[in-house]
Amino acid sequence: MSGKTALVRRPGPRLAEGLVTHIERTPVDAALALRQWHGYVEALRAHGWRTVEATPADDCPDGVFIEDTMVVFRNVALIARSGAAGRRAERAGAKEAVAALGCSVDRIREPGTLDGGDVLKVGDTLYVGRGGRTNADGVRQLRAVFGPLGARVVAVPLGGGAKVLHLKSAVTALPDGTVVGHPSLVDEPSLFPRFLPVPEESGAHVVLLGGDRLLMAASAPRTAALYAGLGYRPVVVDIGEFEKLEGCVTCLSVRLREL
Ligand SMILES: NC(=O)NCCC[C@H](N)C(=O)O
Repeated sequence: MSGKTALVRRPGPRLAEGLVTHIERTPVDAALALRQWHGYVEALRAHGWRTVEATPADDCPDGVFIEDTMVVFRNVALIARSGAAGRRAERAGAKEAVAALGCSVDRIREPGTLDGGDVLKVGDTLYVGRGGRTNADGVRQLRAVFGPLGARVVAVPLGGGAKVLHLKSAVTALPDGTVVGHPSLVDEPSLFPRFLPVPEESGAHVVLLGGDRLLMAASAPRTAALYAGLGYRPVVVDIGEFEKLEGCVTCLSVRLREL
């Protein structure tokens, strides 16, 4: 298999019970969320991505946030072990799906914890957030699995987990490797070789669709304008129902580029 494949999982009937940690709970409209999910999947497809659906995990409210179940580097999928114990049941179907795509599978073992949303890949560098969901042992295991495959693992303290759920809630990266983030959520921008502050928190979340296309949330229009002014082409999707559960564009898929 080659090309761009994205693993996704449709939201289940218990979505509205998903975890919230740093924001206040507000009601989630499940029907609207499903429509928004289809819009997200369609945006991936329209830009050359094949989408593969993992088996629904209807008992898991946060199952749609499939990015958190694994980290893929080269052809190895490291199955995560969430710092939120209630999310661990999401792993089974995701693991089967990524194995069926031809990945070798390894896993984070106790006492390690790690969420896929804490790992930002920029070339061969894996930035890993050390915070509420990922502990030191999880970081060590990530390093031990991917170091020998050529990854450089850089740990990023997340302020004791006090402000952001995941590293990628705070920062992602543009196609040229520039790390983008809202200054209020990034304690140590100097950890990154190039850092660009953006005006909205959700503007920090981009999925690289290929070429100059950036998938991002409709909730960050000023940041979309900033990126457009830098020569990128934002592709905007409304994921408002998922944002109510601290989700963002990255966490709704696992992107596999190198199989
Ligand atoms: N990678 C991500 O940003 N995942 C979002 C997970 C949201 C979910 N409600 C959680 O708290 O785990």
